Amino acid sequence: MARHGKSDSRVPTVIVDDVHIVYRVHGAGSGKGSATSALSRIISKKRSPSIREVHAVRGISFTAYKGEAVGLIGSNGSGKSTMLAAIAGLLPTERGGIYTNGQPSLLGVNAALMNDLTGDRNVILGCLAMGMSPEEVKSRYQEIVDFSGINEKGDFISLPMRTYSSGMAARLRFSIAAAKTHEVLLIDEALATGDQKFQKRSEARIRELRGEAGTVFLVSHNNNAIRDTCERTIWIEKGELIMDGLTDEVVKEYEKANRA
Ligand SMILES: Nc1ncnc2c1ncn2[C@@H]1O[C@H](COP(=O)(O)OP(=O)(O)OP(=O)(O)O)[C@@H](O)[C@H]1O
Repeated sequence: MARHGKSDSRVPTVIVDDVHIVYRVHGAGSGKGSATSALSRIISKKRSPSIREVHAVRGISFTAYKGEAVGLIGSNGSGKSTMLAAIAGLLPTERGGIYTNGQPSLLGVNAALMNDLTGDRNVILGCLAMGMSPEEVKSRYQEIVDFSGINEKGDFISLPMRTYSSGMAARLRFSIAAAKTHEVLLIDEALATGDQKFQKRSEARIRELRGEAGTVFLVSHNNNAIRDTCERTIWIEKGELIMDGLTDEVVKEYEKANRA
């Protein structure tokens, strides 16, 4: 790939090529999306009353490279989380293609940890699920718990996760995911929920993860976190790409548009 007329030795990790993503919402608008109405439709063999389409991503294209941290910004409902989920392979594209070099891991607010299990069980299960060996989990365990800071105010790691505040749960999720080097790490608002000290720690870890080879995507409404972590930023509105460039320039334009 060439930029400024020079040959480009960077290694592409994610190629998003004219991607469109459409959600289909069943039973929308009629107020009959309940389980009982679905059951009665099955019995009476009637079709679903209506399917509404939400065209969440409309023709977005970009390429991300090894060693890059890319911020995704835009107002509520602009399509950022949808874009991340699609890169992670969790949503099909309606049109266009997404090509990734390596397995992307999505670390979102809904990342699957088990609420009824204790924090320490979740650390172990999460690490095993990411492909670590039991020995590796054992050797990384304390580091993960310390990074999360969950035990700073007492022995919380031995309590079920449902007793955690949303910030504590997000910190643990981030700490588990960040324990492994990911080829493509997708982070959805993970930093927003932690306190300032944790935010600084996770920003430093994101920089390390980038250095360790991978590409990091960060969705956030916290422009300072984006500034501190990503040198490149993509701004999306209404499912369309508005700007893709150096973070300082893109965030400046975004803030200007928001003030207006
Ligand atoms: N599961 C879903 N079913 C139907 N529509 C959805 C679903 N998830 C998101 N949408 C719609 O897709 C559009 C983009 O949503 P998305 O969550 O990607 O936005 P976002 O930029 O991440 O927003 P926020 O900043 O509020 O998190 C919105 O119009 C939203 O209503």
